Amino acid sequence: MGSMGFFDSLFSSKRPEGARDVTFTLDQAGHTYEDGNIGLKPTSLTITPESKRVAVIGLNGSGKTTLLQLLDGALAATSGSVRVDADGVAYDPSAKRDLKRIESMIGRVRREEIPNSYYKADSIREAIDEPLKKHKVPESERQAIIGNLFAHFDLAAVARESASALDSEKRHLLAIASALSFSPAAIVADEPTKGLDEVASAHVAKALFSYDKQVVFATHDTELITRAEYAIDRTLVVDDHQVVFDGGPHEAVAFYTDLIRAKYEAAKA
Ligand SMILES: Nc1ncnc2c1ncn2[C@@H]1O[C@H](COP(=O)(O)OP(=O)(O)OP(=O)(O)O)[C@@H](O)[C@H]1O
Repeated sequence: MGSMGFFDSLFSSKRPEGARDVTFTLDQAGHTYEDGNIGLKPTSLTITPESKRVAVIGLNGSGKTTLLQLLDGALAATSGSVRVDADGVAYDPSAKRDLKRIESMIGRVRREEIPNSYYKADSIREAIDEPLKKHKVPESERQAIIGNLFAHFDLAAVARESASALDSEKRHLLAIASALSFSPAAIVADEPTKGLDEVASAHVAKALFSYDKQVVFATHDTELITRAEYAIDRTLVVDDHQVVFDGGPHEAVAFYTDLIRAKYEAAKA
């Protein structure tokens, strides 16, 4: 049992209902934005906990973010339906009460990295502590949670710094630690290594994937997803607002490379 077991045991008194993992199901689920832009065409797929790490790749504007936000409940499906199953219960994000549960079960790592409120806190330790306090997590648990997250994500040395003093790598690490602070069953991360150089990107990926948690993430880094140490189980290729490939990371990258080549040739012709 890795660090997840420990964190979950910290929460066990507080949240006996805490799910360990989730299954996402899209049934012809799609999203069209209010201005008529298509984010994702009707899509059917299931992501079970057996696929512990699922990557989503695709060109800019192909629909990756839209897909992730349908999975984590941030966006409502405008067609079809989304379901999140946890501990034998099916949650429907279009029902307000279920959405609240989904929000507590799925940690979100966003493009904008850390929440704005983090910049207002005196230190990043306080920034993470504040929401836990609000949820009445006892002090000793809060200390253990933050201490362990900061140790795992290499943030202990900067715990008393303000968010604005962090470099980009540390900000990305903090964003992931933040998403994990309530011990979610799964993490949905939108480009968790976005904008980082190779070294920083490897640090962040290593920290994220050595943490024993189900992760669905979007990336433009095709090298990252094929690296054996990260053990990516499944990769979805999104193009033109639909999932056009679903399989292993190596096959997905080969498919994606051909797709890009074909587009490039078509643009040249
Ligand atoms: N808030 C929005 N309002 C209108 N259209 C949007 C909005 N967000 C995204 N879109 C459109 O939906 C489509 C899919 O966008 P999405 O952000 O899901 O793609 P992406 O694959 O994540 O792209 P990128 O890699 O550039 O972030 C694009 O055509 C985009 O312009």
